[in-house]
Amino acid sequence: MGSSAITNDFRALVGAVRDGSHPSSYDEEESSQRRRVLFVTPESADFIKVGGLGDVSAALPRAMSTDFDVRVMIPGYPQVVGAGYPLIEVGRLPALAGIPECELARIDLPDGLIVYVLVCPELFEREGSPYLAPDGRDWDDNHIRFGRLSLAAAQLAAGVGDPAWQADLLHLNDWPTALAAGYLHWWKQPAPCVFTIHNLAYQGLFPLDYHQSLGIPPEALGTDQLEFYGNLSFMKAGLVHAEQLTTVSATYAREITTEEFGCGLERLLRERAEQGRLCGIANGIDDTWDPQSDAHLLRGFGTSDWIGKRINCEHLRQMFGLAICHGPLFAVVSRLVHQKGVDLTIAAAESIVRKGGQLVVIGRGEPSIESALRNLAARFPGAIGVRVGFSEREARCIFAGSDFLLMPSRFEPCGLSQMYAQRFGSLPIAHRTGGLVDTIEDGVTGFLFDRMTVESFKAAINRAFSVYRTTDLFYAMRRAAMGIHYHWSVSSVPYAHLYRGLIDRAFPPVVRKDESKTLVNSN
Ligand SMILES: Nc1ncnc2c1ncn2[C@@H]1O[C@H](COP(=O)(O)OP(=O)(O)O[C@H]2O[C@H](CO)[C@@H](O)[C@H](O)[C@H]2O)[C@@H](O)[C@H]1O
Repeated sequence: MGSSAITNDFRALVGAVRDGSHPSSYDEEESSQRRRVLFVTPESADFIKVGGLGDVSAALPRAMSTDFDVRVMIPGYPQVVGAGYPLIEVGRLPALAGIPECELARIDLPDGLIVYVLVCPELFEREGSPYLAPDGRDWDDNHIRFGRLSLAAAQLAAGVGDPAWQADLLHLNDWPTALAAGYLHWWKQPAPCVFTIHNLAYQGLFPLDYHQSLGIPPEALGTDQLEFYGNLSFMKAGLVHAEQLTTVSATYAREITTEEFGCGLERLLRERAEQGRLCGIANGIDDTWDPQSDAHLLRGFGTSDWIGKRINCEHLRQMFGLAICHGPLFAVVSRLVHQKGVDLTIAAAESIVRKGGQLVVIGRGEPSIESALRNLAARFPGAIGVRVGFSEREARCIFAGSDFLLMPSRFEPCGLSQMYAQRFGSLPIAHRTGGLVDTIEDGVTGFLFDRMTVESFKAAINRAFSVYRTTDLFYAMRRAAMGIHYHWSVSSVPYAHLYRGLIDRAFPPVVRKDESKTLVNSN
């Protein structure tokens, strides 16, 4: 397929096309309007959260909305269409190749955030998680499902779908949204993309010949574009074609340019970094993470209110059937996947118990890790409690009730759990990697260990035991951790800078005649 064929495809796709023009070649009236940003995500804590991306997708668009007209786009999973909010019909999004047509609706959330919903029951209204079938395996048609999401985002930036709103910039998140950057590039559309890598390890790899069903032109399949060792990589569409790449901490931004953390994409990422097109912006946490006012807790508490903290601790012990104990309470709140190093926690658990500590775990993920944890709880009844599942309330009670959070991640792009734990007075014990390095000050707001070995991890746990016994130091560390504010108002500043720069470059503001005269005269 040559480039004119691509353009023809696009014409067929969008009907009356603007030939790459965009209303954001702002005239003087429009330049006073806020720039329009579409935040595209496969999950959001407003409806359904699998991990940290869900939190970011609920918080970051809100943080940006003071300066930009930010809207969110998400697939119409049962938890979205059935959330109890009215679904307002917006328009239809045309099909492309094997990607079916779908309906575009919107939900106006009570606080004013507008969410575009892809209503496509055949793709999204199923039991299971956004990414996995109930048997824990990837959905067979994930390429079409997230091709549909990516295509919808690109269509909205190309003026298709909502006659009243066209995105000036797409903010794409992880591989399920990455193909949008490709579509805009192949259709020669001017709207720029920011592509945020929340986790480079998940890349969206599919057989190369799936490109036909996704409407990807064959010339886009070279190794310098979407091919990755004989597969079609969604992730690469974002890495190659987005105008700006970001990831969620400064340390991880550096790490992914190395062989150890680059997942085979380090060369490409190095190139993009050298072009100034890759940077790290740390995540924040939202205001609901406040131990004084969190309604999930048995009792709110603040810095130095150690009785309040202890009440939450006793409550947590009861919740998990643990014995009364004066030793420290360790905790894990995690997706149960290789990345999170739960195998190290399992290996260290016996020594925690032998030293007089206890452990509570909440997590869900790989069946082998789930069953290893169940076995652990069965071996140490009254000292180790495990919940296999996902519960926001229980997670918050764990952060509030525990003394230490275990986070021996093999890699960690940013990590939110350690920030939540710190805020709730639980000191993280974490591997010195990625965002954990940027958010934990060793011996001050938590503990870091250097090597990904049980010995190195146990040495950090032993340091935690001795700090626990030195009450003044322990409380001082707790206070220091609780005092840190990872606010979105801080992280939103560099994002705003990026958004503005990219939009202004793509759609230069038109200078009014009288303004330009004033400029000339004042010189
Ligand atoms: N069983 C359970 N029940 C209740 N809550 C649970 C839970 N298991 C996990 N959670 C919650 O899910 C979130 C996990 O977020 P993280 O950022 O720590 O890791 P995750 O790997 O999912 O995110 C990826 O994306 C984020 C966002 O950019 C990066 O911070 C991170 O490094 C990257 O790996 C936290 O809010 C945690 O409390």
